[in-house]
Amino acid sequence: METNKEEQLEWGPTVWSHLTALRDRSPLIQCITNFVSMDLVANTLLSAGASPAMIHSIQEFSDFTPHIDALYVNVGTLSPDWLPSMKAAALLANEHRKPWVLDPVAAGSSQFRLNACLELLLLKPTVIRGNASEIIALSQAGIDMGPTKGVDSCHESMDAVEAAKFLAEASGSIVAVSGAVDIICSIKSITHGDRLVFVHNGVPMLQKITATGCAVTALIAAFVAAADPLHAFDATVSALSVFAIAGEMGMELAKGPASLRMHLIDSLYGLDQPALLSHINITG
Ligand SMILES: Nc1ncnc2c1ncn2[C@@H]1O[C@H](COP(=O)(O)OP(=O)(O)OP(=O)(O)O)[C@@H](O)[C@H]1O
Ligand SMILES: Cc1ncsc1CCO
Ligand SMILES: [Mg+2]
Repeated sequence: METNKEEQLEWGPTVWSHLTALRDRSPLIQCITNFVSMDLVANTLLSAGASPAMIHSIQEFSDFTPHIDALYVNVGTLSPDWLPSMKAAALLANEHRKPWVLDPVAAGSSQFRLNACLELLLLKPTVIRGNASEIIALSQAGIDMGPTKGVDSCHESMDAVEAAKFLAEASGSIVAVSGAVDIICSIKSITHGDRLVFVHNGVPMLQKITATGCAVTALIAAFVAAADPLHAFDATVSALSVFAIAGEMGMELAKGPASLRMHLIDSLYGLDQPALLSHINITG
């Protein structure tokens, strides 16, 4: 897609300053995430400059959660005993004015999962990031369960623009949809106003590595943690763009999904300003 060079010039310094803030501040991110994703999430956060802690036992929250910089909640391998932990951590994060970010993995796959995601949405996540099928399922909750392919999307991200707008207005959260084009949206938000931004970076092979979506949501938590709360929208755009650019750079060296996973982490760790500015592709 054609992009206006002036838009890139505007976004380049913004994204770079968010990445620099993250590297300087090294925020502590509490992650309550699925078993499949734990390794990639922790390594993504470390390579970006954040400090991950996979702490999901409710008994530890009163000591630990007040000291975090952000909370990440992911329902990928949800079971009834984990849901109270997720809610308790979100409540504590809110009480201590820490941002928290929700990944509604496979939200439309079962009624239990959908209800759990809706209960978590009521606790006002700062950002919700899902693939198109997940965001559509949440926006249509109570109307139609719709088609589902489990954790993978069976919709294009651009099919979810209206769903993202609806969910952003209904929840008050920033809503991000990942895909060939990542969409970041806030509607009538007191803090962020009406915004709709498109990130065109990334490579299709990212879908062939499990939990890259989980990893980019964790990265959003880290970027938001390192930013001024008033800049959470730009921090979300920055996280999606940086992760997808690391994917593009990793792909130049990769032979397939396994080596892309390694080069993705290395590229995120080594991403410098010239490489960021030459790859960045954001509109809106
Ligand atoms: N067709 C595509 N072209 C380019 N980049 C893509 C494409 N599809 C996804 N991506 C990128 O891959 C990353 C993961 O997004 P994806 O939509 O696959 O998440 P997900 O379905 O939640 O994944 P998972 O459930 O495995 O964690 C994002 O950075 C996104 O921008
Ligand atoms: C494969 C898978 N199943 C539940 S969570 C997960 C990781 C990608 O979301
Ligand atoms: Mg996902």
